[in-house]
This record gives sequence, structure tokens and C-alpha cells, in this order.
Amino acid sequence: MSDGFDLHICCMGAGYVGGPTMAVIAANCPKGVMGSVTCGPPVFVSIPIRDESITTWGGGGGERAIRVCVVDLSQKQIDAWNSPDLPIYEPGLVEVVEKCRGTNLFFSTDIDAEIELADVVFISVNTPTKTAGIGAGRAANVKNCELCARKIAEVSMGDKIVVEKSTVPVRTAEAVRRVLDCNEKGLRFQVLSNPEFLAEGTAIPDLMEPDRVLIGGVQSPEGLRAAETLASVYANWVPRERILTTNLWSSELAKLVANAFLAQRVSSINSISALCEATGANVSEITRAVGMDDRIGKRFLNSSIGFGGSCFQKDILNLVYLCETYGLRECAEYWNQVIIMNDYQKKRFSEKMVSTMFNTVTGKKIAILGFAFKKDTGDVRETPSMFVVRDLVHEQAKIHVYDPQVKREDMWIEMDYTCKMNAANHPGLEEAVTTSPDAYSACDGAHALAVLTEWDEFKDLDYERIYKSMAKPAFVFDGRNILDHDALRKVGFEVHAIGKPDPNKFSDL
Ligand SMILES: NC(=O)c1ccc[n+]([C@@H]2O[C@H](COP(=O)([O-])OP(=O)(O)OC[C@H]3O[C@@H](n4cnc5c(N)ncnc54)[C@H](O)[C@@H]3O)[C@@H](O)[C@H]2O)c1
Ligand SMILES: O=c1ccn([C@@H]2O[C@H](COP(=O)(O)OP(=O)(O)O[C@H]3O[C@H](CO)[C@@H](O)[C@H](O)[C@H]3O)[C@@H](O)[C@H]2O)c(=O)[nH]1
Repeated sequence: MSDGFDLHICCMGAGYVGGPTMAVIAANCPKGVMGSVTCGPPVFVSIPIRDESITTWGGGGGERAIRVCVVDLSQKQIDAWNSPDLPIYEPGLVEVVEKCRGTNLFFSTDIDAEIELADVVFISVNTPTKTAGIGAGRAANVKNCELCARKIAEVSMGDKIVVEKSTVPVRTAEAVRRVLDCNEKGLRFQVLSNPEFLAEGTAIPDLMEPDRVLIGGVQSPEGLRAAETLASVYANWVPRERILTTNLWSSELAKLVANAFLAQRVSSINSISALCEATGANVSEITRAVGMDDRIGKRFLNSSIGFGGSCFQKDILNLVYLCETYGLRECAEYWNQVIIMNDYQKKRFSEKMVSTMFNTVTGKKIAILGFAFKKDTGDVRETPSMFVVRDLVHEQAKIHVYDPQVKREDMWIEMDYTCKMNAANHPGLEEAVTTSPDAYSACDGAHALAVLTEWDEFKDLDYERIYKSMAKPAFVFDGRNILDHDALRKVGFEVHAIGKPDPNKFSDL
């Protein structure tokens, strides 16, 4: 019996991308309507199809009822998606999930059954930087993508469209296609590349109103039909002119290039912040003056302690490695400089903290406000805060971390994975780095507070109260330039910020 849905989508990988992306697809696509049933599970009857031309360009997405199921190997992850306590924090996500879950959005570990049911299978699994073997520390590990392709080939009983959603090295689709073609059932698969451009913390608005949706496919009649099938899903809410189609390799590579360009802007402005601190110029004024040139633009020029997150570093390293693989040494070095600059910025910040505090932080309490790699997420992958904490631990400071969304357990997992720092190789680490329930207790008795994530709530703290509770001189290190520095100085703090002139060192002519 038909379940009443016209198109079945399965997404392999229920992480930061798979979960929100599929929830937004489900929310924006026709859901079918509940049929009347007297017993047994609910039966869905789809809304009649007005637009028969799902494979034709033009128009919206039609009225095809779409069922979406997100699958994962991790039972814990799927259980969390099926609970009120979702596994990731993302503003607006709960509302979208609750609108669709159990209607046309499902989360399951029954991977085989859901692949078999699907017409379209997304691969949205993690592709981290390789930690061992050829290209270790630079190349992306596409093992999970290949495993997904093998699983699809193994359990499928009919032809399917397979969509690469993960960020992958250019030409990965070729490997996916070859693995799929090895099926012994004579099945034909179409492989598409559909990279995701959402940023964490703004995933829902980014998905609801994307700048563009990119679909790469083989330029054959079957490939173009597959691309159109996917385009018509997005066309349910994305204007057609924002849905771009390209060849497979352009689509795969465009994702890496977009991240490289964005990260390059951050490294560029961060390099200028160092020059500002040396000369008395103010990086915010530079940003305003430079960004008002339309050709440059004002977005993504916030100077910081450096970029973090699971994507920028990994994807630039991936690009660097690709350039090297193709013998393009100068191109590899060019992009690698973005990473070198970022490492310098993180190091520069912790060194400045130590040198400012009389060249020693040994035994001093330091409050770290913010551990997530940016605001509005609990994600700590590659977070710059971690590198500052690591450096301060080496200096034997007593660190108290407060972040509104980061779990202590996740902080330790990331410290261990990326900094190789754990209680076994650093006895006393658990006592050296404490997590605090709020900003006030983190700052109580501290010699310094450092704002390392730009959470809005840090702007509105009672800094008079904090100042009174701190050791003197009370230092503020604003790694995100979000605080009112003049007001803090009036309270009594000694304030240091990124790319801002030190009033004790520089004055106007
Ligand atoms: N995080 C972002 O903001 C973002 C944005 C755009 C693109 N991307 C890219 O999207 C991909 C996924 O990123 P993410 O942040 O969602 O990763 P994630 O680690 O949050 O989630 C990946 C999920 O895939 C699951 N998984 C791994 N192998 C599997 C398999 N064989 N079958 C089923 N499930 C499997 C894991 O258990 C995990 O839950 C990466 O390639 C990433 O570079 C991420
Ligand atoms: O002006 C800026 C902008 C960002 N950052 C930092 O850069 C990092 C990355 O920020 P952002 O790009 O907003 O978050 P991500 O979730 O990592 O998103 C990036 O990486 C994703 C994964 O590939 C892409 O999909 C997105 O388009 C791309 O913006 C964070 O540490 C930010 O604090 C700055 O320091 N200054």
C-alpha cells in the first residue's frame, strides 16, 4: 500500500547539517493530508498533484507530498532528535522540528529500510581532516562518504538519486559513482553534488532564505533530470533564480572556495588588527572605512581571536592538499597562509594576556567567557577559545570557563581531540580548568576576564559588580570587540581588545 507520499528522501547523517537541513525541507514541502482511518497506524493521503512536471524547469515545486527521514549510526543521536532535547542548539530549530516530526519528518537508525524506501538519498556525514596516513593533518577523510555509497549500493532494490551534501574534495563524486556502479543488481544511480552553505547559529534563517542552492550534476539527460528533481524540492520555497546548476566538479569545488574566501577575509582583517595595535590605528574604524567600498563589502570583517568551527580550517586544509596533489605548490602556499595567520592570531592573544599581566599568570584565576566557536551554538569544534585555554594551562593559570550552551563533557572531548590535552597526560587538568554556572561566579576573585565568544549576554553583564568581585588591577581582554571599552575603563578595568589602541600607549596628535 502506498504511504501517500510522492517523493521519499533519506538523509544519512543526523548532525549539524543533516538535522536542520532535512527539517527545513520537511517544513517547506507539502506534507500530505491525514486520511480517515478506523484502526492501525495513520494513513497519509497526498494532496493531489497539480504540477505533473517534476522533471521540468520553471514553476515551483508542485504539490508533491514529500517524506523525509534522517538516519544515523548513532542511536544516542537519533534518540535525541526524537526527544524534546535536540542534540544541537540552533535558534528556531526546535520549532521547525516540532512542526513536522512524526508527520513528514522522521529520525531513525533503521538505515537499510529507509534507504530502500527513498527516491533520493542525501549523504551528510562528517568529513574531518585525516589524522593518520597519506595527507594526515590536511586531506579530508572521505571514508564515511564511501561507506554510505557502499551501503546504498548494498541495500537498494531500485534506482535512486544520491546527493553529496557533505563537503568533500573535488572529484569525490567520481568515487561515489564508481562504488554505486559496482552493485550487482543492474541498478542505475545518479550522483549530484549539493553542498550546504548554512552557518551555525543562523542555520534556520540560512536554510529558509538561502543566498543560493547549488546543484552539480552530470550533464547527460539522466543527470539533468536528477538535478531537476532535486531543484523542484527546493523550489517549494527557494526562488528559481537562486537555484544554480553546474557540473559536478564546479559544485564540489565551489564549496571549498566559498569557505576559503570567507576565512581569508577574517585572516586579512586579523593581520591588520596586529598592525593597528602596533600603530594606534583602530581596527573597527578601518573596517568601516574599507567595508563601505561596495567592491569590498562590510560583512565578515570582524576582527577576532581567530576563526574556529568545524569547517574553515578543515576545508582550507582540504583545498591546500588538493592544490599540492595537482602540483600547484604556490597555490597551496597561498591558501595555507590563511591558516598560518589564524594560528598567529590565537597565539598572539594568549601571549598578550600573559605579557600584560606582568609576564605571569601562574596560580592566577582567569575567567573565560565563552567557549563555543561563535555565538548561538554549543559547538566547540576547533574553537579558538580552546587554544587560549590550552596556552593558559601551560602557564599554570586557574581557569574558570562559562559558556551558556557548551557542555563540560564536550569541552573535554574537543580539548583531547584537537589539543591532545587530557587528565591522563596533564595530571590536575580537571582542577586547573573549572566550568562555572554563570559569568559572575567565573569572574569572582579573578585577575582577568577574557571574552572569547561574542554571546549577546556578555554585553549586558553588571560590570560594576564584576569589578568589585575581582582582584586588582582587574583586566579585561575582549577577544571579540563586543564590550563598551570606555564604560569599562570608567568602572576601573584595564581593557585590552583586538586591534584597538591602548590609551596609555597612544594619544592623538
Ligand atoms: N557544521 C556545519 O555548519 C556545516 C555546514 C556546511 C557543510 N558542512 C559539511 O557537512 C558535513 C556534515 O557536517 P556536520 O557538522 O553535520 O557533521 P556532524 O559530525 O555533526 O554529523 C555527522 C553525522 O553523520 C553520522 N554518520 C557518520 N557516518 C555515517 C554513516 N556511515 N551512516 C550514517 N550516519 C553516519 C555521524 O554519526 C554524525 O551524527 C561535513 O562534510 C561538513 O564539512 C558542515
Ligand atoms: O567577521 C567574522 C566572521 C566570522 N568570524 C569567525 O569565523 C568562524 C566561522 O564563522 P561562520 O562562518 O559564521 O560559521 P560557520 O558555521 O563555521 O560557517 C562557515 O562554514 C560553514 C561550513 O562549511 C559554511 O557552510 C558557512 O557558509 C560558513 O560561513 C567563527 O569562529 C567566527 O567567530 C570572525 O572571526 N569574524
